[in-house]
Amino acid sequence: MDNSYNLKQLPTKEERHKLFGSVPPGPRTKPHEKEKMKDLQNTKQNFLFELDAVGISNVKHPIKIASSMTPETQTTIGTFYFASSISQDSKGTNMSRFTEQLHHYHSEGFTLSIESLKQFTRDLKDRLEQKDAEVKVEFPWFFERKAPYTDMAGMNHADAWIHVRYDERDHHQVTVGLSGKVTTLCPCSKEISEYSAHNQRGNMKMEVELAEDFDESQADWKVLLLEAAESNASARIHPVLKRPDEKMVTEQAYENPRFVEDMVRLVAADLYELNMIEKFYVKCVNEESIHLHDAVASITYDKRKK
Ligand SMILES: Nc1nc2c(ncn2[C@@H]2O[C@H](COP(=O)(O)OP(=O)(O)OP(=O)(O)O)[C@@H](O)[C@H]2O)c(=O)[nH]1
Repeated sequence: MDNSYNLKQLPTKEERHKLFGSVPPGPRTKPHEKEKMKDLQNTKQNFLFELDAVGISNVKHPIKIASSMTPETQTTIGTFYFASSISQDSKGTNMSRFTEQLHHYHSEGFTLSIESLKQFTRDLKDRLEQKDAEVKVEFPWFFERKAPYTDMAGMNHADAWIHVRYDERDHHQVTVGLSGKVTTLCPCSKEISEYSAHNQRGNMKMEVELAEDFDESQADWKVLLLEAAESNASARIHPVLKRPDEKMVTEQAYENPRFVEDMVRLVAADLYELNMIEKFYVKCVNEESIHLHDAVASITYDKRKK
């Protein structure tokens, strides 16, 4: 038996939904006015444990950022994490308030910065009626890069993040980070080979805790971290290279060979010299071109403890 419809005589959309299993609404017995709804998350009772953090993550939102490299203002995509601690006698947090506040800031024209996130966490703590609040936002940051000989420009990017924690003592802890790519050329390969040396794309990750008095109007932390990684690498990475440029970066890499260990130690030395950094973590992952595996090294250093 042929049950197929003639395509010119499709059933209506409502009939089609019924055909695929939609059923009429069932009886509604629970209130739909907010005041009459049970507020489970605000139940007060002994719930056994206080929680360090409860909130929402992976919230994507357009953001405006400022940069001391071109382009100086840019709209990019932020991926947010919001949270606060909650007490033992509180069942849950009010999760809608995180995105409610983000939308409010966005409609007021908010530019993402350490200062604006400090304000954001203070307001969030009050809005949540909790004793602390934290926000972490990760975003791609774009910067123009010129070729070393021809000066031809193109756009590079690195992943940046800011994490601000506001505590009950009215204190902000600010951590910022950057992940970017560099060229590294193997010193061992250069040493033992009659000619050439293998090289790789190195992934640098730097996360630093900033001093409380750090003034972002005096220094762009993104540029400082990028410079720490790139100025210590065998060569920088470029979006556009003509032949004279390619010759320059190839020779520069050969003149500046780096092991993965060299990379983290050299970047650590630069971060050590920057006074506004109190603690740092540096990691390098080299995507080996002569292996399927990666080479990896890392260091954590807290200046306050040394
Ligand atoms: N606390 C908690 N809420 C959740 C969870 N899963 C989903 N929700 C959210 O609960 C939200 C309701 O948000 P609330 O902020 O508590 O809503 P409300 O009480 O009407 O909001 P206020 O007017 O701010 O008090 C929905 O948006 C859901 O996303 C969870 O595991 N825990």
